[in-house]
Amino acid sequence: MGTLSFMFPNSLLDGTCKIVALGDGKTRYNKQGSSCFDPLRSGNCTDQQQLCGLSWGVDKAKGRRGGTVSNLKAVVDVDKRVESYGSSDVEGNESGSYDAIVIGSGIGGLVAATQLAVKGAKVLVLEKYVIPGGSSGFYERDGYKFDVGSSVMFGFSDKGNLNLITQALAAVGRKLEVIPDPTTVHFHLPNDLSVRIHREYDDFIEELVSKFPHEKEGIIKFYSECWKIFNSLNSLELKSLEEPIYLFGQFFKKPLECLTLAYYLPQNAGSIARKYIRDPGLLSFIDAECFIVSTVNALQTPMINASMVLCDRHFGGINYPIGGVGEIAKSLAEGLDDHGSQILYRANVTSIILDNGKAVGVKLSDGRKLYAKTIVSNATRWDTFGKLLKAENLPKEEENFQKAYVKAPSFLSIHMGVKADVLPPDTDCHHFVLEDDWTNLEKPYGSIFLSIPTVLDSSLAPEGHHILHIFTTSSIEDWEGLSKKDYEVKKELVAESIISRLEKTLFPGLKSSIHFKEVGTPKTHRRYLARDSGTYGPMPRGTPKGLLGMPFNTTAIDGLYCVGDSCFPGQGVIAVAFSGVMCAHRVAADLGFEKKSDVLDSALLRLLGWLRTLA
Ligand SMILES: NC(=O)c1ccc[n+]([C@@H]2O[C@H](COP(=O)([O-])OP(=O)(O)OC[C@H]3O[C@@H](n4cnc5c(N)ncnc54)[C@H](O)[C@@H]3O)[C@@H](O)[C@H]2O)c1
Ligand SMILES: CC(C)=CCC/C(C)=C/C=C/C(C)=C/C=C/C(C)=C/C=C/C=C(C)/C=C/C=C(C)/C=C/C=C(\C)CCC=C(C)C
Repeated sequence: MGTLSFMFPNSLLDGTCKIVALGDGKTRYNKQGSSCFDPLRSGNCTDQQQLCGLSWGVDKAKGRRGGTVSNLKAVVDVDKRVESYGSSDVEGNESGSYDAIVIGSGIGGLVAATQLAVKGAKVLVLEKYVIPGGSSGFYERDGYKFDVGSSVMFGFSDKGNLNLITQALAAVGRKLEVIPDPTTVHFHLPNDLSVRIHREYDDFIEELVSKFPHEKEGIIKFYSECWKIFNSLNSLELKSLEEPIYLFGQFFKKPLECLTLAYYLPQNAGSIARKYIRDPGLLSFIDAECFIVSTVNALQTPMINASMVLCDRHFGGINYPIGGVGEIAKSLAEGLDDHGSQILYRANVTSIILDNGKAVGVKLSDGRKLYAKTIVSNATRWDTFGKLLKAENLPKEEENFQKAYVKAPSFLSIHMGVKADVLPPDTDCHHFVLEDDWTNLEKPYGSIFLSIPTVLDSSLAPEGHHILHIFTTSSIEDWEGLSKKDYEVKKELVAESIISRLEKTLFPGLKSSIHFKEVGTPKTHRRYLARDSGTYGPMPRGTPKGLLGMPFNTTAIDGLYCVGDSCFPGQGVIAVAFSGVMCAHRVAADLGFEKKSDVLDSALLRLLGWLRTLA
């Protein structure tokens, strides 16, 4: 591998180096301040990407004030091809000395892994890509630092029990500086309905009532019912609902709150809204409120999930991490490492190894086999049971899940850098645009999401510029079977029409202000996030019974657990963080790191299985 001074000249450690040599002896150029881990560029891994792996090492080393030789060595290992790992690099290889292998380092996988690590478990996270975070990752280009996915962070405040992102970071000794967002979303809707979701609840209610004065009572009653649920949730210590000692303990300590949650578990927001509200325009507004977090209307959105997001934005508020959303995953990955566990990048799991029906290990695309006492999959359930396990052996529970839930569409996303003066003063950070027809809400390309994170953190773009992250729902079928040229032409055409719509509705002169633009399609999401069809997550086929049908973390395969957005409670960074907390608790109990009762376990798991069949 050479000596430290050969591979890491001081100029690299302080981030000023332009040329570096890697362990394979080849010299590559380090393009400072430019593209790093590039989830949205197609083609094979380039030298630039290889180098960017090294920039990550530099960041990491700087973050650790220089790091240690072994840290740096690990970073170089990460940057090599997977085949070059010696078996000594991966403790537990063939021997099963890991307590858990986690497939994927999305926020769901990272939270599960870090929570297990702090309980004393030895965890190995295997990530196909070159940085952690999955949909919550980042990439850099031409001086811009883009969030790959959503920039709206719930659960990231300093109060209550539902700030699960803050808690997950704190568990591994990390805290990120955040910038409070004064407006969660600015809605621009049909019939010139413009509504800002102010951080202060009373300001929001006052604005909504001013648009629908005849519905004042209904508005107050609907949102108050959301608060009843939120307050119940916020009073509980959140752990695995599949672990009976904890669950019964919560019922004993907070009976009223648990019964409230049990009552709302099978209900949806739309039917509760209809108890109080008649105005179709207002009901459509509540559909839009739900759609931005569930990709379905209010009638299909579980009431517990709706209450969580409709209240947390006022309780803890929406807070943006300085340096971008990618900082969350980076900090969790560092925290994991600090707690004696490990994360390997470019480690593509191709199958889960079963022994007598029990999950005991995984196979990587380079042929290596790694073993652990438990396997946790952060891949979607469609990928876990359709690709990592043989689809023909689909367990009954998964068959039921796939009957009740389909893959939500993916997104077309446009990451742009624009001249700052195109934005009017006081422009909000997040916008949702549906111009003139409510029936387009759920149609592909019908509504437009827009985030401008540089409104909060100007360091993410070169001086005098802003980032615009525009996205709209789109299905993979729309992008398949095209020649490379037709694919590129179509990307430009669709992007052009979306940008024109924003130019007309929000920012005159937008097109001529563009300094940088990159368009990603569902195929891009599929490729870089390893999500079947690039899906955003599960959505109910019909009208669900609230959250009742959502599977938790255990699966029909002994030793195999799922975590992430195809588990209870579903899509959303805060939601997958909760799924990570639940998963870690259940796995820890099964591994003996937490209390457990075999008799109660089998009774509760049977009961929950039966409840799901009612959904
Ligand atoms: N554009 C968007 O805004 C967008 C898109 C999709 C999802 N999301 C949101 O992101 C969150 C999803 O989080 P999550 O934790 O469930 O997962 P995730 O999809 O963010 O991360 C999963 C990780 O697992 C890795 N992976 C998958 N299969 C693998 C394999 N076989 N081997 C090795 N690594 C593998 C992926 O590379 C990825 O890093 C949800 O909030 C979802 O709603 C947002
Ligand atoms: C078990 C049984 C049977 C019973 C019992 C009872 C009880 C106790 C119960 C309990 C329950 C619980 C705890 C629950 C919990 C839940 C939770 C936490 C939930 C959560 C949720 C969340 C969510 C859903 C979220 C989401 C979010 C999202 C998705 C976001 C997104 C965003 C975006 C996209 C952005 C937008 C943007 C613009 C507009 C630009």
